[in-house]
Amino acid sequence: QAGKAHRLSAEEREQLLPNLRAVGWNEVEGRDAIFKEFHFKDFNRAFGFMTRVALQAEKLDHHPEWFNVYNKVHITLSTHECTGLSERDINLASFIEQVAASLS
Ligand SMILES: C[C@H](O)[C@H](O)[C@H]1CNC2=NC(N)=NC(=O)C2=N1
Repeated sequence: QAGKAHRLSAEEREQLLPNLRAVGWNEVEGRDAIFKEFHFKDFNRAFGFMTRVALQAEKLDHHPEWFNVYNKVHITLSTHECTGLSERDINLASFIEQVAASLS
């Protein structure tokens, strides 16, 4: 990705976060990050989802913090470089939404 990550400004947050909140992403308490829980029909779909997200994460060089048990995947997104939320998290979250939509 081009350039250094910067923490989203208040204006950027007002513009970008409501869209993500509307589809189930929430801000993490005590940390500048966003979180969502995904539920799939079974492990195969959950792991298929994770595989697709993993490949894109590697391509973007931006990786989720995540946790999986059977059909559940919990995802936290944040940017180490700026110790908080950046555009990279928003972009990855949008990609994740597309993949999830295609698998449910
Ligand atoms: C060295 C490497 O480019 C960095 O550590 C990348 C890798 N993946 C990353 N993932 C996330 N979520 N945040 C980062 O700041 C980040 N940085």
